[in-house]
Amino acid sequence: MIDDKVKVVPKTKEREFGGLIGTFFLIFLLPATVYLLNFACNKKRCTIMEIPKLPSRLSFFIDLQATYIFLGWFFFQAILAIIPFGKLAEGQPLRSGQKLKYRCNGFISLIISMVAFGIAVYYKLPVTIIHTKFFQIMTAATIFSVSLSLFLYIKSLLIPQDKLAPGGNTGNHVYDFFMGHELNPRIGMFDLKFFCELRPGLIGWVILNMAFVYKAYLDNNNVFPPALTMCAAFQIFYVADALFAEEAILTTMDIVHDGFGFMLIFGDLVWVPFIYCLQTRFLLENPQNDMYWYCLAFIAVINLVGYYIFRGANSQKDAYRRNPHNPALAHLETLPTSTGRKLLVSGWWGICRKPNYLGDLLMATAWSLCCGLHHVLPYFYPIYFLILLVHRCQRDDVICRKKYGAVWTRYCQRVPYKIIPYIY
Ligand SMILES: NC(=O)C1=CN([C@@H]2O[C@H](COP(=O)(O)OP(=O)(O)OC[C@H]3O[C@@H](n4cnc5c(N)ncnc54)[C@H](OP(=O)(O)O)[C@@H]3O)[C@@H](O)[C@H]2O)C=CC1
Ligand SMILES: CC(C)=CCC[C@@H](C)[C@H]1CC=C2C3=C(CC[C@@]21C)[C@@]1(C)CC[C@H](O)C(C)(C)[C@@H]1CC3
Repeated sequence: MIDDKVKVVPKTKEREFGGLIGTFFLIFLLPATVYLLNFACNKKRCTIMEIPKLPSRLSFFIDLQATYIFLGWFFFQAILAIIPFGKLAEGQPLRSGQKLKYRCNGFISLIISMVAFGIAVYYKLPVTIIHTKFFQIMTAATIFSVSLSLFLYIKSLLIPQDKLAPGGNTGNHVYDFFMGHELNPRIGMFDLKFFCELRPGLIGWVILNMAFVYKAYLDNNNVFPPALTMCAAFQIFYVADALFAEEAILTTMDIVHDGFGFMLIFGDLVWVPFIYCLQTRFLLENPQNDMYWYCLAFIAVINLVGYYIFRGANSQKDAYRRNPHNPALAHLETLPTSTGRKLLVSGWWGICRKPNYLGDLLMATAWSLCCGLHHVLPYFYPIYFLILLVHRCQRDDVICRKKYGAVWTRYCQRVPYKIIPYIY
């Protein structure tokens, strides 16, 4: 039996992302960045040296058809997510000791979505509308994510204390709205955070890429442009891998620790699909058809090495957390902690403290290299990603130090480098 006082999530004094002022500005800065970057990168030019000209008419952004496309897409994914096929996995224990159940059918949803796109192309449906109405669909997604964030924040003020997220319970409305006040908002079994993290945005990114490749194929006299096709294929593979290993997300910081607020809602539904496709959209608008085959082969090697590290590290930790007695992992050295959990100190997790971030960063770099070396904007993703992951590494360090105390310090002494061995 767990004492009721233990269950209540205490009010925290800790502030991340620059506290109240930082989160207040981020609420405006994140959407502004999505719009500015996408307007800065179009057919005529792709530069950060000029301030992009935004259309002054509001009617340019608000489009009924684009709104229907976004809403149709969101609810199509929601229906796929609730169909009872796929494994029912258990999450990490909550403060109450309870373990939530999650339906893992993301990979099948991806295949159905990709096949549906293929059928639409086969029947000559106007799929390139996704490209034509890119900004309008992005606006519909932005309005939807702001509305969902507001709705969930108001709802979170009415729920029992034990359902709150530890990091988003300061009592300050702006900060808690950004960080997420409720840990796992659900409608019955339907978990909104788990759904949004992997489905509409991530699979949406795949469909945007497929639409760009198809548009380029049509523009290029029915030939697939190599750099764009390769970049899109790498990104689609990245998403397919995430959905194939869907259960592994249940042990990540977002699901276990972070509330579902504006940061994750906007991040999942707008930032991921509309920023992560910047490289492929750049390649559609500015084809790099003069790239030598050996450059593309070199880029493919970087992507493969990155994937090998990323998947190897994530799977090793996930397998160990699922079953510490797994005979396949018996050769790995570990450090016991007072919580009963052990920390891996050899294998991937002995090379540096975040080998998974290193692999992810290599893949991000490979995608940008597909865009050539003449433009800076397609490199936004790896630069932002480096900042995000360094910050995430610091956040996780604070969380683990609290959880594991002196043992975490010993781990840091034993594995001194954070992300890049011998450098950082
Ligand atoms: N594409 C994108 O935009 C993004 C991708 N990512 C990717 O998501 C993946 C997950 O990232 P994230 O959740 O941030 O971090 P991690 O997968 O590294 O998870 C952190 C947790 O892992 C456990 N852990 C840390 N070190 C060890 C160790 N030595 N042995 C055993 N367990 C350890 C700790 O939890 P505990 O001990 O409680 O198990 C820690 O809190 C990464 O591959 C990252 O690159 C992340 C953010 C954005
Ligand atoms: C400041 C800002 C824009 C915050 C939002 C951050 C989010 C975009 C990211 C936080 C963690 C994420 C993860 C993935 C996508 C980006 C976000 C939502 C992820 C689903 C990508 C695919 C990976 O394989 C993954 C499943 C490991 C990963 C999980 C974390």
